[in-house]
Amino acid sequence: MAILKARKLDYFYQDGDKLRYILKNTNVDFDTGTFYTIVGQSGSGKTTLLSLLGGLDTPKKGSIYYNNKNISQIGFENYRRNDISIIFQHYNLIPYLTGVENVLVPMSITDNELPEDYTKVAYNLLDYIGIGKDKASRVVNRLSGGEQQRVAIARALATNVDIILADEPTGNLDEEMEQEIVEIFKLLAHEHNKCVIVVTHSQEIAQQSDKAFLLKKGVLKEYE
Ligand SMILES: Nc1ncnc2c1ncn2[C@@H]1O[C@H](COP(=O)(O)OP(=O)(O)OP(=O)(O)O)[C@@H](O)[C@H]1O
Repeated sequence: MAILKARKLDYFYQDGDKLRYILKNTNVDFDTGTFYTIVGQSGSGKTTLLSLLGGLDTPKKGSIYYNNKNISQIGFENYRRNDISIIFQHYNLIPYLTGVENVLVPMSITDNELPEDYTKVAYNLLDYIGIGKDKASRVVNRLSGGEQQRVAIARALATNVDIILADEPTGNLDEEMEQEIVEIFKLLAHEHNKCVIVVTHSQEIAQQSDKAFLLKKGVLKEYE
């Protein structure tokens, strides 16, 4: 059973007196244990699609289902707090907090059951993603871009969700760092059974995913 499904999704923006369709009657399924990418030209609507899947925006028509439940019934806020995590190109960390404090933020607001020793779990997650205690205890704007993105990945894992969405997560990183982050996504999908969905411009990343989709003129297709 797909953990995340979109059915008959339509989305458009008003462009003068015309409607500009970003998605037309889109149906797509996402499973756990799989690393997906979504590619497409700039402006094709990749971020818009990810925003819909992440409950940050609502479709004009159609529905998104998490575990067969319409996310509007779950409630968008509940869905965002408990069921998914999002990783952004610009990390979106709280700059004056340390790495570990950033990871603790979603843990403090989720309804999901977490182990009692939050702080230890947060340090362990960071360590697993390659941020040792010393860097984890540093204010994040004193970390490199790659390190900040690792903190953002650890933060995404903190609430133990099944679905990780990422919007151009390596857009600010050099090639070597990009590959390291891609290896983490593979590990999360293949060893930790996460559903990882990454929007990217990069053909190299798309080639490494288990399934790539191309978004073009409102149509989402499997990308060969
Ligand atoms: N709030 C908005 N109002 C009107 N048009 C919008 C709005 N947000 C985005 N758009 C337009 O919708 C189209 C799709 O935008 P989106 O950001 O989803 O594309 P994208 O594929 O992620 O692009 P990029 O690869 O450049 O980030 C673009 O033409 C954009 O200008």
